[in-house]
Amino acid sequence: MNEQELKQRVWQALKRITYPGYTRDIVSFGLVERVHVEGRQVTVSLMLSHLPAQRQEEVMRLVQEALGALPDDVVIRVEHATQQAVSASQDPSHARPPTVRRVLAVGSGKGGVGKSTVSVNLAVALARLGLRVGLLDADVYGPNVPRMMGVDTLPPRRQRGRIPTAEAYGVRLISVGFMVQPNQAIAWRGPMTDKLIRQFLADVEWGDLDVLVVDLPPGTGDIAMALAKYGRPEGALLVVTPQAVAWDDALKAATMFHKLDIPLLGFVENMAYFVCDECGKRHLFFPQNRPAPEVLGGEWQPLAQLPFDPALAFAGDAGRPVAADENSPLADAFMALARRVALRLDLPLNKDAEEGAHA
Ligand SMILES: Nc1ncnc2c1ncn2[C@@H]1O[C@H](COP(=O)(O)OP(=O)(O)OP(=O)(O)O)[C@@H](O)[C@H]1O
Repeated sequence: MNEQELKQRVWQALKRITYPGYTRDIVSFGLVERVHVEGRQVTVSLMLSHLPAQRQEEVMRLVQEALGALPDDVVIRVEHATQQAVSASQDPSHARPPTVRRVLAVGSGKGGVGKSTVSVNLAVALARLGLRVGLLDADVYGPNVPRMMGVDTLPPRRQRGRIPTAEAYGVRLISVGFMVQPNQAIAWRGPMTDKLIRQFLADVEWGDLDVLVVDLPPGTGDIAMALAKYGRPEGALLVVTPQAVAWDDALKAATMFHKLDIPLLGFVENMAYFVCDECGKRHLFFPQNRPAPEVLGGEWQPLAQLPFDPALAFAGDAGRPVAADENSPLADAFMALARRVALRLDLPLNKDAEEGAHA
């Protein structure tokens, strides 16, 4: 076996290693930085610094085991990719600009539960608290944020290579929807999503931000992994509807955030109830099946319970987030959510806003 064949064997072996708890392999998750072969010496560099220590050890061990099947005369070295070994463009510390103070991931297990609606209104509400807010629409399967924010194009580039943000309701905004033609479906693959997230963080002119809210695609997977790697979020928020099928998926997403070492700030229950405008009563139209409190780590309160309200759907289609409307009770609910999130992320609130957060 010559060096080239040996290298191929190593890559094949690495591609057969599934990331613990997932069905995807570690290569497609972007964890293998480099395979270097010199004579009978093989060096595998792994990019693991964004993972919890225990997970790093587990992946190292799986790689050692898999490469143990190579011929006896091959000497194997498995190492952590060092900052020097990682090219500048792939260095995660280059991806998130130091001017972006906090990153908040908004996820959901299921699609259609209102994750984008919550991301948009939360971002607008955070901006109303006087914070400098960015909104990154990373939902590659349904980038709805531009429409919900009433924006359809990006301003022209001023600087070569730098991507400008759009701005609406005091929020700087970028969306995968700006990068593809309308109605064009793209089958996003691991390396593409990896590159996309890195670009969204490193090449966008975010400027100074107190918080960057990231609307993730539903489910668990590549984008969250890439965000963990390049953005290192300080917190995650999960949006869920009060029913077992939504919770089942949300708990999987919670486990994913845990594995990626992203602290879960809490859950937002959307469409929790409906107030009839004729009889004024609260109606529940989802089965109120929530996990037992111990599954959620003991005493548990949602960070917000939002009603089903057609005004939210109309506002989304019209590109006028309800959170921007100072006279709307729905806006009050998003302001309360924003204050709680701000406190948990230790964002700089003025005194009035901070007192409201404890209310
Ligand atoms: N509380 C609510 N009351 C009424 N309509 C809502 C509410 N929340 C969301 N909607 C509507 O439900 C639809 C789905 O919401 P949204 O796009 O925010 O979900 P999502 O979880 O981001 O979906 P996906 O990620 O699958 O694209 C939208 O039409 C939105 O306007």
